[in-house]
This record gives sequence, C-alpha cells and structure tokens, in this order.
Amino acid sequence: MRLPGSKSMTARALVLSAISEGSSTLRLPLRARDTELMAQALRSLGGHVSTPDETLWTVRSRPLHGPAAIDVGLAGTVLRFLPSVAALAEGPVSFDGDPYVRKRPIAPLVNGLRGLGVRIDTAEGDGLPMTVHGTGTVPGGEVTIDASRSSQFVSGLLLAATGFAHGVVVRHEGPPVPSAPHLRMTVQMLRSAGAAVDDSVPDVWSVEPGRLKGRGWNVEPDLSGAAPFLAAALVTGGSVTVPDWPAATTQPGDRLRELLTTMGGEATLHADGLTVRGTGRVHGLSADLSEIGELTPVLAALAAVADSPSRLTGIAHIRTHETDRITALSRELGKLGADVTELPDGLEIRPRPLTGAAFDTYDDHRMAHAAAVIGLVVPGVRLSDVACTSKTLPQFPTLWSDMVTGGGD
Ligand SMILES: O=C(O)C1=C[C@@H](OP(=O)(O)O)[C@@H](O)[C@H](O)C1
Ligand SMILES: C=C(OP(=O)(O)O)C(=O)O
Repeated sequence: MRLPGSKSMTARALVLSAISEGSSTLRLPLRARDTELMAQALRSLGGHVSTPDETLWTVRSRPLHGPAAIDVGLAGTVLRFLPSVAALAEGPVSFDGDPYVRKRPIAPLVNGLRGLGVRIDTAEGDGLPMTVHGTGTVPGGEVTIDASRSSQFVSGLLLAATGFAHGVVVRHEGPPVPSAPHLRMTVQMLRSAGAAVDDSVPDVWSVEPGRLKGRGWNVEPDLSGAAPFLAAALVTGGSVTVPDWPAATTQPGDRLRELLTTMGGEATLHADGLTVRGTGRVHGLSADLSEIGELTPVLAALAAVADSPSRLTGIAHIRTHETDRITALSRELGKLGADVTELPDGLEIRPRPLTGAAFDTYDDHRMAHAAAVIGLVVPGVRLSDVACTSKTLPQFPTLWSDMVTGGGD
C-alpha cells in the first residue's frame, strides 16, 4: 500500500515555507482536506502556495496580511498553527470552521498569544469563532501554558516564533503534554528551516528570533494513515507492505512496528519498506498511548477482535479530537458486541464474539478506519459515513477496496 504524505509534516512544511524567505518546495505532500485548508488559509493571508502538481507543491515568500477569513474545517493543525501566523500579518484575521470544531479547545493557545502581546477576540469561553488582530509585529517573550489537552498549543506557539521580536520561551505547567513525537517533529522541522530551538529542559521550549530560509521539504508517507492497512494484515493473517517507510522519523506511527508485534504480528523493516504479517492470532494490548493518541481508534479495533483483554490508557486528551474518541469507541464497539469500559483516560476492551451492526463514525476519519478493520472479519459492519476519511486520506475507500480485492500497485 503506497500511502500519501504525512498530514503533520505537510502542515508544518506549509506554515514554515509561508514565513520563510525565498521559495520552498514540498515533495510528495498530502493532498487531503486538512492540508488543502492549510494551503487555502495561507493563500487568504496573501501567501503564494501553488498546489496543482500532485507531487511537488511550491510556496513563495510574500508579505502576509489581513483582512482574511480562515476556514479551519475540523483540522487541529489549522486551528492551532495559524493564529500565531495571523498575528504576524497586518489586519484582522477571523477563524471559524465546522460546527464541531467550536468544541475543540484553544484557550491555552489564545491566552498564550495574548501573553505574548497579541490582541484576540474570541467567542465566550475562548473558543471559535475568533479574530486575531495582527499588527505585523509580535513582541513575544516568555509564556506559561497548560498544554495537557493538546501538544498543538505548543507547536502553534513555536512554529511562527522566529518572527516574534523576542522569539519565545514556552513553559508547560499541568498534567503531562501528550504527543511527544509531534513536538519533536515541530522542533526538528524548525531547526531544518534554520531556527535556533532549545528543547533541552523538559516542558520548556525556546525559539530565537531570526529569519528562515526557503528549502525543499521531502514529506514522508503518513505512518498514522498506514495504521488501518497494517492492522488489516493482523486481523486477516495476511501481509501488507508500506513502501518508503522511513528508517528514522519523528512520526508517532513508527510505534506501530512495536505495537503490532506485541499484538501478535511480525513487523520487518527492509529496503523496500515495512512489511507486517499476521500470524492468525491477535493479542490484547496494555499500553499507555499518551504519545500516540491518534493511533487509538485502530488499536482499539484490533483489541476488539483480540484473544485477550486490552487496557489503553493515558489518552484523556483524545476526548477533544475530531470527536470524543473514548466515548465514541466505547459506544460503537459495544454496539458490535464488545465488552468495553470507558475510563477517564482510556478504554478497557474485553473481546467477545462480534456481530455486524451500524457503526457511527462521528465525522471522524479514524473511527471509519477502525470500523473498516473490524469489517474485514465481522460481516455486516455498516459505517454511517466513509467520506469523513477525506480529512487525511481521500483515497481511503479506493485503497481499501484495492487491498481487499488484491488490486492496486
Ligand atoms: O501536531 C500535529 O500534527 C498533531 C498532534 C497531535 O495532536 P494532540 O496533541 O492534540 O493529540 C495529533 O493527535 C494530531 O493528529 C496531529
Ligand atoms: C487528532 C487528529 O487530528 P487534528 O490534527 O485535527 O487534531 C487526528 O488526525 O487523529
């Protein structure tokens, strides 16, 4: 299964390119709803983002300015990465999106930006819709936030911080910040663009003011998007290869190699990519998923068809992803017959014989992935909607049926 580029890397490369001097290119980017919204938002701020080519996008340096109205859709990356870019633009920039995105938290980011000298008007409770009143300059400096509900608050303060007069020092105070690999990705990509970043002290990140230079970004395949395909090998006892799996990466999906092995598969990283083979057995999993929350739906699907119970913890924050994923998984796996207990920060899943039923996806691409995995071994699983997969992988329905029928490349 050849997969398109990483959502998280494409989003960061677009933002960094838009605030860099000169030209940048993105090789093998992800074309999906979230990244199209990011590109469109940067264009509405006056950025030059050219995306007609499927394999090479170009971004040219342009002064960013308002007024602009940004549609964030349901994308956490657009919602949390662009307010600080808007603060560097001159003029008012309004943000809104899908009805559900108004429920996704942004208060720590908004208050962090206010502490750095940015004027922001928000709806009651510091949510969307909001307007960032950019003046073209952001004083920057030190700020303390609670990023326990999303790592994207920290990434959103760091990505544009080379443009702040004093750069930024972000301190986190509160329960642990989730999604550590995504924070390493932010730091690594900022450094690749030429930023001086210090992340040597736990829960403190600093970015020096400076200029970024345009560059060529090679976007890796989306390893989180690979999860349902690799999980398919486990449940069917078959074998799936994802080409161009990176030898070293900041993507959280790389943890699938170890997790799918624990769950009974065999994972081999070789010159042609990653091959996962099913052995005919799927075992339960007890794991803290706080660093890799976005993999939960597919791992929970595997857990529901495993031969032993699972306990997935450390993921209270995924209650504010595309939907409350803990409640949604508990409810939908329960409808198929699994014995699921919802924990404040996770799920206990005790497998039982499953039977087909309607499975609500709650507009969540990864809920659709979870249902598709179970549908390979439980007849009659009916997804309420598969179009929601366009958020990160519009080709999902085609790739999935190609895989099932043995078509594709
Ligand atoms: O920075 C990123 O690209 C992401 C960070 C994570 O967010 P949270 O820390 O909110 O889970 C992850 O779940 C999301 O899919 C993408
Ligand atoms: C949590 C996710 O997305 P977002 O970037 O919208 O937070 C996800 O893709 O699983």
